[in-house]
Amino acid sequence: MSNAIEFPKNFLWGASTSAYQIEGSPLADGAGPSIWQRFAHSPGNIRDGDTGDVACDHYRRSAQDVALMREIGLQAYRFSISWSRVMPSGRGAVNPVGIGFYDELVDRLLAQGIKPMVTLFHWDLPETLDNQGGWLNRDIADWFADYARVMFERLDDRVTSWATLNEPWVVSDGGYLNGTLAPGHHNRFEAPIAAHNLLRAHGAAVKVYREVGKHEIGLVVNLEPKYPASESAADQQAAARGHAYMNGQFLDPVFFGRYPEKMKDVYGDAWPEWPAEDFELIRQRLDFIGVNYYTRSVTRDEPSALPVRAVAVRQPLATYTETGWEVYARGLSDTLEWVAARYGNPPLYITENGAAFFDPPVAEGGRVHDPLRIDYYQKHLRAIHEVIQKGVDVRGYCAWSLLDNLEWAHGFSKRFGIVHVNFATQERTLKDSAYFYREVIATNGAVL
Ligand SMILES: OC[C@@H]1[C@@H](O)[C@H](O)[C@@H](O)c2[nH]c(CCc3ccccc3)c[n+]21
Repeated sequence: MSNAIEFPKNFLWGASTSAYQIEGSPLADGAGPSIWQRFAHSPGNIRDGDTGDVACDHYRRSAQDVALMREIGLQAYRFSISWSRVMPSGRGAVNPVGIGFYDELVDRLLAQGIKPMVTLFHWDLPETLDNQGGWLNRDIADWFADYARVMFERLDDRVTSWATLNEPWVVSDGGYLNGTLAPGHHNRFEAPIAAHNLLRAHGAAVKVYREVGKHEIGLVVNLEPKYPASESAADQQAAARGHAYMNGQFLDPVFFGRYPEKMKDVYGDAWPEWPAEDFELIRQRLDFIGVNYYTRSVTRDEPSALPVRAVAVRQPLATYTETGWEVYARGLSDTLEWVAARYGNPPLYITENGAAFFDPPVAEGGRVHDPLRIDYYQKHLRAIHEVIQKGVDVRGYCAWSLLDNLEWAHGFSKRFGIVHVNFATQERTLKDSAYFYREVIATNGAVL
């Protein structure tokens, strides 16, 4: 038997981006501000004072960028819709130019044989809704469902793969517990409420999709396996808390209609009682789970690291990315096997996977040599193939990211793209990793 790698026949090869990180023009043509517009323009929140005012200028260069996707041979493109571009006040009136941008983008993709994979919410909440409590207001489930309905009715004739939310954990942990991301709250009582309303909103949108939609809908979560740093009970418990907090907190309610028991241990007196009917809303049947994987955490007990009381331990012999994440492809296979075993082998897409390394400038002849990123992709794609061979139902893979873009609070300092962006000139240059990925797609993985 040849040991050449081959992915399943219809495996879907794509790349991902998100609206605020690439589009620019946040207030153009009637668009309303999102909380990231406000957060980025509040001094000190984003490195070097970078903002999404221009970013990759994708709002004006989408035709050029779709041509790039075609050049790389992408079969799918995962992108998010800016809620406040489409509904400037987050509710009610629809901005025809704003929704028209996404309508045209979908047509351009389909014209190139590229499957659109749409995320309705990738962190950029309309500012007006945040002013009404945002994810802390239970009414947001209805606001989000109304927005979702508008998008389904406009695009579901051409968009066949939808995700409600990108990474509710990051919104709760970064936006409400630690304050590192918009809306920048630092409140352990707010964080679980935001997480819960994100899940309720997810469920409300899926319910609408079951009324009006004809294709597939899922939820995108970031998953990070937690390995105890030692055999001690304290470290084992810390890893279990970290696992419940990041990985089980969202998938258990969606699949089982309940939170992991350990969530009470994590939040203590900040953990509310939840109305039972909320879980009936949250646990809507899904067609897939999107998994965003970057790294693992070797976890030890740290009583002062509230509320999870767990911290990652640096691995002395490992390679680390520019964002301080250990390169550990085994963690991806372990995570995928855990999801399959715990939740009944649901269809999965890897909706994000990638790394920021210090890329050299564009060399003579227009090449960007990024061997570490090629190595990262090779290792992680092999890890996916390994678990597919064991029966895990992975349907596709989207590299994060198509373009170097605004890496949230890191600004433009961290480059994840397989395509280099010169932010001064907006020139795009395929990195070596883009040429590598083109070969992976063309051979359905055989070059790995
Ligand atoms: O950091 C790289 C990407 C972001 O650019 C995407 O917008 C976001 O979906 C995303 N999620 C993760 C993993 C979760 C995480 C996010 C931020 C900070 C720490 C962990 C990595 N990424």
